[in-house]
Amino acid sequence: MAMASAMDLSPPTFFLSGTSTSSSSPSLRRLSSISVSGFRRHSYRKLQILCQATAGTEPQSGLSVSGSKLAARSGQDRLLKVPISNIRNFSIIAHIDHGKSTLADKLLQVTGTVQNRDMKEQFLDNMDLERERGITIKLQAARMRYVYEDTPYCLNLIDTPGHVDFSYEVSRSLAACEGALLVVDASQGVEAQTLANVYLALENNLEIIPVLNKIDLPGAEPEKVLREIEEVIGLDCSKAIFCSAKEGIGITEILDAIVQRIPAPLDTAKNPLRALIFDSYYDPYRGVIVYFRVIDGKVKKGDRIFFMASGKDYFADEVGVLSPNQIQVDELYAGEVGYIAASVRSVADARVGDTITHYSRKAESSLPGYEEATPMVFCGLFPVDADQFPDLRDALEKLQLNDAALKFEPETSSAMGFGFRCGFLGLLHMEIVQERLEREYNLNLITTAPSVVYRVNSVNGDTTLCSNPSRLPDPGQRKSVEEPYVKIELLTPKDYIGALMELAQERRGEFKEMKYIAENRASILYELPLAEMVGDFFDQLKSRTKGYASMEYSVIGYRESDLIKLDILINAEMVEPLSTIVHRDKAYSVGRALTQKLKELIPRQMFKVPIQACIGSKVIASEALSAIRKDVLAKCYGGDISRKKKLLKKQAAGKKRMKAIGRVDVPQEAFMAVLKLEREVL
Ligand SMILES: Nc1nc2c(ncn2[C@@H]2O[C@H](COP(=O)(O)OP(=O)(O)OP(=O)(O)O)[C@@H](O)[C@H]2O)c(=O)[nH]1
Repeated sequence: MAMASAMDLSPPTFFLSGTSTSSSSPSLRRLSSISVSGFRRHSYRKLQILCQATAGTEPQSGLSVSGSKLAARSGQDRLLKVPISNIRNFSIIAHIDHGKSTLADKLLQVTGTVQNRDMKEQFLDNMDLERERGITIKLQAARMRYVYEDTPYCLNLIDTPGHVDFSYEVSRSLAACEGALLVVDASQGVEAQTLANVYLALENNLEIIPVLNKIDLPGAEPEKVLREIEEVIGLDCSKAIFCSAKEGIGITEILDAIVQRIPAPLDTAKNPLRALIFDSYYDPYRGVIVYFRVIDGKVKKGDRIFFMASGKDYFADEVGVLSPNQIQVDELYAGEVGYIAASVRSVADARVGDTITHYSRKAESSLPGYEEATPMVFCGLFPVDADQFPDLRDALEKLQLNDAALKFEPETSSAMGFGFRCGFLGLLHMEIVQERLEREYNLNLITTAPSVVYRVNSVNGDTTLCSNPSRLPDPGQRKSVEEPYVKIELLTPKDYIGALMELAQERRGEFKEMKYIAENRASILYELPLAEMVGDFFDQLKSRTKGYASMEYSVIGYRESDLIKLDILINAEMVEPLSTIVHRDKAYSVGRALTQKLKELIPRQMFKVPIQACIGSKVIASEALSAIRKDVLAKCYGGDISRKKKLLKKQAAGKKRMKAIGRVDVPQEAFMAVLKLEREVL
């Protein structure tokens, strides 16, 4: 298992990457590899940020710009160099839907980085795109010019991925900044993701500017939320900014605060080059485009650069800034943010978190924090139409060019035919890939239930990783099985504490801690198996709390559990894609649910078909499809009883033979329905 051996037990890293439209596209929009399906729709960054910077745009009307002047906006102006003391690198951190994208839009508008009119047009465009193709478009970084007290400043907004599942990418984006705007919805208060992101920002020693958004809403209670932030996070909120990103209130105060409060980068341009990659994507024309922040030294076009983690070297064909579309420059210095195109063939060679240095004058050490991508969730992907197998392979190869974390290897199954076993960083990543394969590559796929990576300790002392339930070694060969555990933090109004605890207990959760973080809200900590979360945990969380609870999780390591393989036999034949690894305590209920569901879904045959759930050779649940009885007596009007008996006997003998050689065709829909059920009951 080449794929499995590549995994280790380090915490998962979550990767979100993008594809690009053609580099020659005037608007140069980045299509991120994000699907917008199911419950996670809201978690994606909706775009509104537009990458069309136009020269000579007019100042915005209707936006208050008190005390500051708008920056001039010609292309040249945007490139104008400012001393390092006038550079500010910052991110926006927020819980989903608290208004991060809306605020970013407004900052771009007010600084004149994006023209008002373009914004609208693009916005509509993008909404269409979203609707049609299920993708969102995101901006990775934008350089804004802002004039504060008659001095021009260069403000670099570095985007963080919208979903905190991609916490590694969030942490690398934050590592490229000196400060962050902490946006909290004044009508909602602190949520799980707010906390997770703030902790990441504090780990990176960022200056945090609290911003209370949506003060225009009637239900907004900024003062109360302010106290909540102080109590829960322990952040000084005396200089918090009240804002409405939607109405354009408080935007210039935010820009002023960025200049006043976020420190300028250190001037280390004389040191050997060290640049931190915080994003990369594959462009079919120019190879991988790497987004980075120069931490030390400088880099210019034509330099021979070296990626310290992947050990690959390339020549920088193009160096530039993001304004927010790509504009070539000659050189980038310490403190600046930009991109490099160096004909890199796959994002695996220029991964997020890697350090770029010069080939001839290498830095002594790379920047801290690099992590390899470790797939945590696996599933089988099979084309419904067997002819689509080569197309599926091509599509996966193409996606992999842009997504170093996606792993796949061929898999064959008697029931499903040829397909691939694919590894993903998390559930969101899995959904994104599935959705893209179906939408962008027109593939019709069957997905087997997601499985986590188990660690199997054999009796002979070996330890192997197993991501495919049907390949779990026999009980006789294994000493123990370990599964990944996560630490999960749930934030909820106190009315739903009971419901959430019940949910966590059902999912084999171990209660760790509960504390009240505000008068009506509690934080509950649990540790539970990742396998219990890959089902419908998030949906359950939302439905049991009417959408009020939020959650956050991180993988904490492997623990031994009493796990067994549950097989499904239809007409005494094992159906591999339906095999699962379950906890012994749950095996009976899962087995019963699966067999009952299969009974409903499989069409009756001419013979009786037993459907069994087994642990090894022991049947733990069983159902039977009764045979369709053809009325062989139909033609005997009245008549002799012995003639009828003879006909029935003949029929019985025929059925027996049929059963012995008969193969049950399980319809695709049955598979899909069962796999869905499997996710729910597991
Ligand atoms: N009333 C009001 N609504 C706002 C304000 N800011 C954002 N919104 C709305 O809140 C919703 C979420 O805003 P987004 O900017 O998409 O939030 P986000 O944090 O980027 O969310 P994700 O992209 O899902 O991570 C949108 O419907 C916005 O129109 C505001 O100041 N006032």
